[in-house]
Amino acid sequence: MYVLFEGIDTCGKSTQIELISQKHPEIIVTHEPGGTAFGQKAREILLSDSLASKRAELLLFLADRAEHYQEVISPNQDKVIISDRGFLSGIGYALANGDFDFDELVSLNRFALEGHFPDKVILFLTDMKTLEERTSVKCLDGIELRGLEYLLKVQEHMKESILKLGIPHLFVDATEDIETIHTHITDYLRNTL
Ligand SMILES: Nc1ncnc2c1ncn2[C@@H]1O[C@H](COP(=O)(O)OP(=O)(O)O)[C@@H](O)[C@H]1O
Ligand SMILES: Cc1cn([C@H]2C[C@H](O)[C@@H](COP(=O)(O)OP(=O)(O)O)O2)c(=O)[nH]c1=O
Repeated sequence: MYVLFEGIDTCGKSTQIELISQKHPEIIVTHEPGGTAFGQKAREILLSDSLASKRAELLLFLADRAEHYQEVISPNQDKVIISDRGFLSGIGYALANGDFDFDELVSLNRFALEGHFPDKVILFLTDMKTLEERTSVKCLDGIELRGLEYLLKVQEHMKESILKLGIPHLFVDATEDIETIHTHITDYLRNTL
């Protein structure tokens, strides 16, 4: 069972994953980019926002995804796997970056994932006020430095994309308190955890 936690920076994904993994140590927790040895090298390049070509950036995220699928997701399909980010970030950030076609992005991601999209997606949705508060106290990486309007555009693309794809999902109001969100997520994953 492959469960994907998605949402833009500071929406609270890592906080909720940590709460679940404390209560369920048997769960495999992983992340993109960087969940493999190759991925750690790719992550360094990607977070520095140093590639001139958005296509090169997209392909490096996809290479990280393919390696992560083969090395982490595929061998553990019989267990519960929670990934902090994955293909929905792949599509949402690429659409916000400009000249990419949704169907083409879906095909590229299907290729990287060997046809296996996650079984469930939990998408955190935040707002400008919360985003301002949480990013103001954080050291921002190259992608986060693209600005808050950019991040909210990514969020909109992620929301539209998951609705179009029809993968089972839960929308989480990221502005609620940590315990309330935890309850919504554990209710949704009741038969999974
Ligand atoms: N529901 C919440 N209410 C208030 N603060 C939160 C909430 N969830 C997370 N935070 C705080 O917001 C910041 C970003 O959270 P984090 O879980 O790291 O987000 P992400 O992994 O999505 O980037 C952290 O300082 C965290 O403590
Ligand atoms: C997986 C993925 C992430 N991203 C971006 C989203 C984030 O800004 C960054 C990864 O950051 P993340 O690991 O969430 O960083 P942090 O630990 O600071 O929360 O890469 C893409 O642009 N495309 C992708 O396919």
